[in-house]
Amino acid sequence: MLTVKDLHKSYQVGKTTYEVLKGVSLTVEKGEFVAVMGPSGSGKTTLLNCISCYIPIDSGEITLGEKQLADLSEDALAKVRNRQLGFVFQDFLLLDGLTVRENILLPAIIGGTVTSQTEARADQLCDVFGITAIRDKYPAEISGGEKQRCAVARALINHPLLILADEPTGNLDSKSSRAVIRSFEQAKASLEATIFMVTHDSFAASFCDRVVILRDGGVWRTLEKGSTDRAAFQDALLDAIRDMGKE
Ligand SMILES: Nc1ncnc2c1ncn2[C@@H]1O[C@H](COP(=O)(O)OP(=O)(O)OP(=O)(O)O)[C@@H](O)[C@H]1O
Repeated sequence: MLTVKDLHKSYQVGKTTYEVLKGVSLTVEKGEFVAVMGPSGSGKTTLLNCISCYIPIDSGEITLGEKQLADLSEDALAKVRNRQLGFVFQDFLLLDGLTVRENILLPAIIGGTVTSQTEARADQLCDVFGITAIRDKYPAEISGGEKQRCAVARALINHPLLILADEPTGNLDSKSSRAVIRSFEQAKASLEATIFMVTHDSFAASFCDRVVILRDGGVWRTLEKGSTDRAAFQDALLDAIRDMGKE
């Protein structure tokens, strides 16, 4: 589904080059829920921005489905972003002047692909995420958890190959965080969604199938959940993060 191979990315600031990603490789299989963790500045958002093609890479390969992203033209990349990737941001980025249902339809409106099927999909997503009763409300009239569920529904409207989520629980209290994670789990179970999430939150990450920990520009460790229960997996994540501090 997603393969990242030997990805290098640096930023040039004045005359200095800062190497941020120094050969990151990872894969995400269809239907997997994978988290990326790591200390502040370890390159998590940079990795996400490379996968979303928002910033150019120095070298390496990113393959989404069958497509090598570096080979695509700007137009083709815009289509990949709009149709094959779904985005969930920390600040939801809902448009205030649109209702919940219209916000969910937004990627289809932008892509010019609104049909009766997309409208039915929006209604199905409202149903899956328990926001049917508020679908005609505006963002100012709903809670933080409802906003985030709306944002997850919007990310799924075009049946994307992959959902990219940057700190989706970052601004939420624990109840709303749980609701967001539940919505990802629902998206995975009911809609076979594939999710790649950057997070600092070991609680959120403990619901994932796999957690990739970045450090010093590379993959430091990958933890598989397997049959471990959620609480034990969170303990393992916290242990790993503590170990990293000792090395
Ligand atoms: N546009 C840019 N120009 C120069 N340096 C940048 C730029 N964007 C990020 N950086 C630097 O690259 C490094 C990695 O940043 P990045 O945002 O990917 O880290 P992160 O792991 O997501 O951090 P955090 O957990 O704090 O959000 C940091 O040292 C940051 O200062």
